[in-house]
Amino acid sequence: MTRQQLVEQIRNKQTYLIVGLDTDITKIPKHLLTKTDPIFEFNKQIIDATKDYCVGYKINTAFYEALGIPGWEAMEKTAAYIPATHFRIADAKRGDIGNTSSQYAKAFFETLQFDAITVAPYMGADSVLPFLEYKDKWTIVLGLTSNTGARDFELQKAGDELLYEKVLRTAAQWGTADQLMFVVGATQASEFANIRSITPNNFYLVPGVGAQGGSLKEISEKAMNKEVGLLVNASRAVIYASGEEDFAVKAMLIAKEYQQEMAGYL
Ligand SMILES: O=c1ccn([C@@H]2O[C@H](COP(=O)(O)O)[C@@H](O)[C@H]2O)c(=O)[nH]1
Repeated sequence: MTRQQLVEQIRNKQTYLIVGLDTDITKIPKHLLTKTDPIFEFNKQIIDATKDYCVGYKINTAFYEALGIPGWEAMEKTAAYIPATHFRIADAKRGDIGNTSSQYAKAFFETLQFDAITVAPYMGADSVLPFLEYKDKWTIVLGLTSNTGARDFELQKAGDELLYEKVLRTAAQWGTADQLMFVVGATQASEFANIRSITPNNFYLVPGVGAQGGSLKEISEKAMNKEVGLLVNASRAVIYASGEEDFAVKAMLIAKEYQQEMAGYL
């Protein structure tokens, strides 16, 4: 999906919500456990219920990899089930020496046909560039993450700037704003304006609203740019809105609430 198509989707649907499919077999409603593939059945019903209120889905691969082959199959089926109109993100946080990164890129962009993948910048340019060779795909580099551990490295001084500032400034040179996004945690409100000043044109994937307590209002007011520039993810708050048979309806209602709030910021 191109930047123009993504912006059009956001404007038409008045939402920049990404629903996170962090599907945990121990948390899905019990009645689904009799199905052949409970994880896929859950995801399918969540996608059907929420697709009008979001512009994409983020599959956190950890939840699927943890289950071995059945988990990987559920991930493949889920990725294929997401409508082509929606942005498909693999939250896999990959990155390794160049030839290994090339295999990760092939796995997620070609075999699984995701539109985007999250990538850790720690190993530097040669670990990220193989993803950026796919000009029609998106590489989402971890910028300033939502967790408290962001203080351990990302918010430490690196010369005359903070490490995350150096990551943004440097990684932004590796690709264009048509193929490179950054992860910016919704819990890092004090840094939003600074982050936008360093990377004025890039889209951000923003996790941390909902269960982690980040503010949709703050990120929207401080970091939105002319082309919106924001994809805000909510996982647990949407998909586990109910643990009962009404889980899909409850997920739809929460997604709709986010959409309506987002429409007010657009
Ligand atoms: O900085 C980061 C980077 C990634 N994540 C991921 O986003 C979702 C958030 O889930 P919620 O249930 O909405 O809190 C999850 O997949 C994380 O691994 C993040 O939270 N922060």
